[in-house]
Amino acid sequence: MKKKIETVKTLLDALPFIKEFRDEIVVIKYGGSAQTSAQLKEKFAEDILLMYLVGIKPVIVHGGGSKITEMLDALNIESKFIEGQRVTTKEVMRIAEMILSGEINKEIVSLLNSHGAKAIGVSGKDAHFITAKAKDFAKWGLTGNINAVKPIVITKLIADNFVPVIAPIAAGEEMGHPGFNINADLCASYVAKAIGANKIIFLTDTPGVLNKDKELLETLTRDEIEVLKSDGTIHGGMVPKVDACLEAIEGGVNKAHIIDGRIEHSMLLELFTTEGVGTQIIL
Ligand SMILES: Nc1ncnc2c1ncn2[C@@H]1O[C@H](COP(=O)(O)OP(=O)(O)O)[C@@H](O)[C@H]1O
Ligand SMILES: CC(=O)N[C@@H](CCC(=O)OP(=O)(O)O)C(=O)O
Repeated sequence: MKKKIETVKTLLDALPFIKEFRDEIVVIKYGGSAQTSAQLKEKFAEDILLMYLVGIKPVIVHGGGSKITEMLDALNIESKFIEGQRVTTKEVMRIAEMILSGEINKEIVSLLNSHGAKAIGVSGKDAHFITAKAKDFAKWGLTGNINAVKPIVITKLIADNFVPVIAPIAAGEEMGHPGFNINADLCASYVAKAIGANKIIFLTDTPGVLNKDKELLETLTRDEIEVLKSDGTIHGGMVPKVDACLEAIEGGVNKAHIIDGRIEHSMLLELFTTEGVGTQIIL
């Protein structure tokens, strides 16, 4: 009996958060670094399902940089990054699209569907809902900066109770263009802004943003981020992630969090407890 009361209490504790987020869109950036073990993937699916069943509208934008690099290594193609973003030759673009839109997108969709959500996988090429331009072709090749996101494709899926799963590939504007490889963090924030998300959560492989002594920074402002970037404390893949958080909150998303996707159910801890986890970015 005591255990049963505890269970009910846990549910009641979550009630104010369920009320707060019911019918709200929450964008989850599911980083390649958080898609490691089969067990973690299962927990991720359970978290999404729970959100979905209590009336939250989850939208997933996934990464998969580590899998692209693995495949390029196997093909003896060098992986090159500048400021945390991959240099995308035509050849790399083909592999990136195969891994992101083909392998990873479909794996996440199948996983969610087998748990009982109605997931649909798309990339920005579907209905050309995300278009991009070259970031700097001479430097990065087919790595794109997002030009526009047409929200209707995603909002229609949400309205029909689907869980959209988005691969970070954008369409080019000219006829026959091979498309653009988009950093998944930036893709998530542009999508979040366009569809009026309430919250964006980045699941990655660190407890959040860490300082020089590897301690967790629970909140960070734009000015603090600038300092940490300029002294190199924030580097590599964390650069586009903090930029994406700022982009999202400046674009009207209420909250942006970077949390540890290696901890089971970290998303639920963030959503349904007062303490929260990881780093929250504020203006
Ligand atoms: N200040 C920092 N705090 C935490 N992680 C950082 C920091 N600076 C750089 N990083 C790196 O950023 C990585 C997360 O980015 P990335 O590898 O692109 O992950 P994801 O696949 O989730 O997008 C961390 O594993 C860490 O190596
Ligand atoms: C332009 C650029 O860097 N694109 C990324 C897209 C995937 C990604 O961002 O994956 P993570 O979120 O797992 O890092 C890449 O090619 O690796």
